[in-house]
Amino acid sequence: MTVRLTPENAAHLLERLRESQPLVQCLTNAVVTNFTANVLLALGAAPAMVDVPTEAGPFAGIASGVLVNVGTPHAEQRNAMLEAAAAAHAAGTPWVLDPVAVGVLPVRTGLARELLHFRPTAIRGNPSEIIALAQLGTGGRGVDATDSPESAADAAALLARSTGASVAVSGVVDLITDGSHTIRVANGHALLTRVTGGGCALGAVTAAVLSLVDPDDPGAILAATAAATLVYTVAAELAAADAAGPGSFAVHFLDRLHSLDAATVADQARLA
Ligand SMILES: Nc1ncnc2c1ncn2[C@@H]1O[C@H](COP(=O)(O)OP(=O)(O)OP(=O)(O)O)[C@@H](O)[C@H]1O
Ligand SMILES: Cc1ncsc1CCO
Ligand SMILES: [Mg+2]
Repeated sequence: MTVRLTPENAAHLLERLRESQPLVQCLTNAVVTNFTANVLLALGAAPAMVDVPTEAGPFAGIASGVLVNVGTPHAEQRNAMLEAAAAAHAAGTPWVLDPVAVGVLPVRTGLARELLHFRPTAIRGNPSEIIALAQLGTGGRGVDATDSPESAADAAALLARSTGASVAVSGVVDLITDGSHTIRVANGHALLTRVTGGGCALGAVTAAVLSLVDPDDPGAILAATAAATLVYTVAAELAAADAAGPGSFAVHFLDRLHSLDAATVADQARLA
């Protein structure tokens, strides 16, 4: 079955996420751990930051979805990430790779290359990271994006085809591709880039939504990856309308993720 993303099916996935409360294992960076867990809880998912070796692998076998974000990759966490990715791959657990600053910094670049062997279900990053990961460029200036998603479109498609992952590139208009079909999400707000975790927490939400679809259906995986971005960015827009700046935005964002309903997602969606 191939599912094309419509606002209605993104809205339906939000409802299913609330019903099924997926258990999302996060091996993520030290900066965004708390925010990421709060974003998952606000949406109705269950976060578990299980990121030490010997626990990470077995847990990935029972989790609904796994996030591996290489933002602060200490040695022990690197081993846990490889263990979790291997176990997720073996168990058929959907997992998301966020290649934070890959291409710029050597330790995480080598780690990301190893992680790709375990076939992420989705890869989510900023344009520089996606370009670097696709080895079409040398990356940007680090953790923040320096290119637009459109400038990474070819790299994203190449990366998707070479890994089998759906690839989501963040920016003003997010681009999500499986290498043959591309979905663009125009929703979002610049305040997401003024709080830590604005991109990173989206990786965790993507893992949550991927857990709801057939892992053997590429169309459903692409649609779920884009639906995660849509739900997340609609909540961000609504939050920004009530926010005085980054601090109150973060608070309103959690509230909007919590209260967001399917009808609002369908009504506010700007897809192309
Ligand atoms: N200028 C913008 N206008 C509207 N929405 C934006 C803008 N920039 C980013 N976004 C939204 O914010 C989300 C996070 O994007 P961002 O570029 O901050 O990710 P990131 O670089 O991975 O972040 P992080 O540094 O937290 O990992 C995107 O999915 C996008 O929808
Ligand atoms: C600021 C920062 N440094 C390493 S990871 C991270 C969070 C945003 O990616
Ligand atoms: Mg990032």
